[in-house]
Amino acid sequence: DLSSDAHALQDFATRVLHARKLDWDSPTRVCHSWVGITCSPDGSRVTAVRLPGFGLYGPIPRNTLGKLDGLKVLSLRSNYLSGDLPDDVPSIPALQYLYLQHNNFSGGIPSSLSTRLSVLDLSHNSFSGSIPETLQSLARLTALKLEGNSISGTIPSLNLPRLKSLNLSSNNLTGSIPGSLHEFPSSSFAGNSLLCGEPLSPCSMIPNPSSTTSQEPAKALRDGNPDGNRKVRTRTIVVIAVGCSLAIFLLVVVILVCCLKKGDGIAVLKRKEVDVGNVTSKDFGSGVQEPEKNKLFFFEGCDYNFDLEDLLRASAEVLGKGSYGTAYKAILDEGTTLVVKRLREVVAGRREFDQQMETVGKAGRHPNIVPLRAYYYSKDEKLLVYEYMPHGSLFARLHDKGQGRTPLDWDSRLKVSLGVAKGIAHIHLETGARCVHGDIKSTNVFLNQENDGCVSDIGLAPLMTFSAAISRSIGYNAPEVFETRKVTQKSDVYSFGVLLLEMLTGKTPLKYAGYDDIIDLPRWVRSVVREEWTAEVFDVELLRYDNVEEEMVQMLQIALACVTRVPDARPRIDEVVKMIEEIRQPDMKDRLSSGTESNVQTP
Ligand SMILES: Nc1ncnc2c1ncn2[C@@H]1O[C@H](COP(=O)(O)OP(=O)(O)OP(=O)(O)O)[C@@H](O)[C@H]1O
Repeated sequence: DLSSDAHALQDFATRVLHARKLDWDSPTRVCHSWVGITCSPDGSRVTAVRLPGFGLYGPIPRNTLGKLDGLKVLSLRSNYLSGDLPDDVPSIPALQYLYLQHNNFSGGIPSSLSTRLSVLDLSHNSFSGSIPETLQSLARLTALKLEGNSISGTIPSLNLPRLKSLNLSSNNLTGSIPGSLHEFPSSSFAGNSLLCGEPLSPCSMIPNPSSTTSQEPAKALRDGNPDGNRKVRTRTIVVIAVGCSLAIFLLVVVILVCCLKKGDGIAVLKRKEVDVGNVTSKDFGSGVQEPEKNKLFFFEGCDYNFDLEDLLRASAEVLGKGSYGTAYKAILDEGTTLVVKRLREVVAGRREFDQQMETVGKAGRHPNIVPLRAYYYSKDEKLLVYEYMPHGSLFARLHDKGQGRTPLDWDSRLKVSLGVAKGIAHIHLETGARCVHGDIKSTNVFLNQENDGCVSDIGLAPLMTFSAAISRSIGYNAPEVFETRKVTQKSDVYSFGVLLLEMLTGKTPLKYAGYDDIIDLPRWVRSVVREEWTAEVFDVELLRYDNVEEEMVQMLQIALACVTRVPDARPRIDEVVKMIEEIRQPDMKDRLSSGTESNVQTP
């Protein structure tokens, strides 16, 4: 009944992380106000669930959507759903339309399928195994779309009277196409190099059947992504990664022990502790009450003269709510302006937090990094104090279309890209601690006085719950992050690639009023570049500058290299810095350092 439908949906919403808010709160409102839900005319059952491009990620848990036994339409296309498709979903008895294209599902296609299915679209996933024979029992099937997977084996003989649309292209299917499917065009079967027979080339052209099987692994090896091979490789990578992490961990422990024995510790912060005793709290200080531990830690090189009390007394204005908590602009008595971030959802304990802050403090001294000045940790309150960046975030400069706004010109975008890349390179390579940023995105990049890009929010991801750390950044996250739940230097490079695409296209992978929902910017760019002329991807605001298209195309290539799906195929950030530096011809370099708008055409 309806209440069990509502319960099953709520169960799905709590167990599957999603970027866009669902607001599925009150079960009595399921047919009235729940996003993406349609009910039967008499309001007794949920009949359709449509959540395309909602940033859903991870597997669909069994016994959630599969329990909606009145469901006729399920559309979860263009999300980040992964893992096996639980067989209770495609076998929902009433199900007629199933749209799961453009996700990351893997494993086999379930063989128990609703006999009422009219459309089955599983295209552009990573399904493997063979096409189930049970498809033959789907007498009502009009469209079967399985293209762009890793499906292997032969095509079963399907005799489906209503089938009008068939696409099995770009898989690893082998053998001859059954006679019942000869009337479909060759495009339905293209991209399966070992498939033969009408409408493709006759089977006699393929050497001989026994060599077919022996060719497959060879071809697969050549292509670099065979099914089994991929599994073996993933396993190897996991083993190596676990081994390396263990080795690094042990090394760090040994170094720590050695340093502590020497008596000088490894403190890089020279933290100045200010004991503020019992302070009266207000604004961001409501949890700041514990005596003894009320210490604000300053990072080395911070010549401000303030303490926690000053912060609490300061006039504070809310700047905004981020995924980590609320940010306040605090103006101290002497006129210094700071940003205080009050962190929520910290899972790290005190020691871990202190250690991470040491690493961050060490990483944070660089012209392309927003300086973190101090931090505060108590059981109930965690505060970070940053320098205030008056020129705003890159996100605001690119996307806030308010009045009187001057678009960010190409020179500035190039300069910001280089600055951010240098900031990340510093974090990755010069801290000696294999530090990772973990949350590169345009809301975490600020412009400084020289219009250079500075990175903020370094190293917070490991301190937070996984969902807080990534839920607002879904469009920037590398695909592997959803599976491994770990950010790495390679995933930073991916996020940086998305940031470059954002600057080139003017589109945002974040949900933002007035913008189309393009959560997966790399996928969108790849599809436009493939199907249309490359210039179509560029931000119209950039098209009014002279002689920059060549540079933009070069930047596009760098961006696409960064967003390669296979982590190891992505360049290192120092290589990216070099590539960006090489974009600009030597005689134009001064333009890059001055960031002027000399090449602007009259609009
Ligand atoms: N150092 C800073 N100087 C000036 N404004 C800042 C600074 N840090 C953050 N802000 C602004 O404060 C607001 C909230 O920032 P915060 O970093 O908490 O969230 P966010 O960047 O919007 O999202 P997320 O937490 O997902 O990164 C944003 O408008 C941001 O531009």
